[in-house]
Amino acid sequence: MDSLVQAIREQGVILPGGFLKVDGLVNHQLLPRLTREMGVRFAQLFAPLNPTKVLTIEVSGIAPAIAAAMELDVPMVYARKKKPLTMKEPAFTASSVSRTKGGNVDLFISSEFLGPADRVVVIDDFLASGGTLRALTGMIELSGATLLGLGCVVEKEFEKGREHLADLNVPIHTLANIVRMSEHEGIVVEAGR
Ligand SMILES: O=P(O)(O)OC[C@H]1O[C@H](OP(=O)(O)OP(=O)(O)O)[C@H](O)[C@@H]1O
Ligand SMILES: O=c1[nH]c(=O)c2nc[nH]c2[nH]1
Repeated sequence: MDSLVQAIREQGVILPGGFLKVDGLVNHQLLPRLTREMGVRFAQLFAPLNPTKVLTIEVSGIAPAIAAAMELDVPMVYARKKKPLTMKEPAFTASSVSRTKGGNVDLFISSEFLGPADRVVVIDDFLASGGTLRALTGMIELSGATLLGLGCVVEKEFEKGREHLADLNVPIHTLANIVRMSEHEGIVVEAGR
């Protein structure tokens, strides 16, 4: 997605520990036109699989996921990181690591909104190690729903998440790919794959 690649070149900041800050477009401030374009692109990629639901995780996955769900005209569900008292039992749970805040987080999805009839596309903001997507796909498996594919806004190729998730045998689409980044070279970013 050329507009996203351009925005990352203009606004991306390299942080210690291999982190890319794109708070001005993905993780804090959201740009409506760019976000809508993400949704359109994901919908083009995943509509042929006939999904019935988009799944994501709070918080930064919600914007691209709802943009995609609006284009696909299906509901969007997000895994919650704290179980609210309104959530009906049984809930599907998994554990994952928060990359930007540190520490383990428990994830919860109500069985009210994910079940065997669902054909699910998972959308998130970052594909890094793939740990978060692994936790989400584990919950899809618990629910009996069918996993159709995975989509992320930004892939950090050098963290090898795509390779770690290859055993799932589903298409993985990303909109921008960070090939590498360093103080010396800056952010080497290309269109997603
Ligand atoms: O592929 P991985 O190594 O799992 O990294 C990707 C995950 O890390 C971030 O989550 P985080 O909880 O840090 O941030 P958020 O609260 O902004 O969604 C990001 O939103 C992805 O969900
Ligand atoms: O804002 C972020 N920048 C990153 O580099 C990253 N990796 C995983 N999750 C991330 N979130």
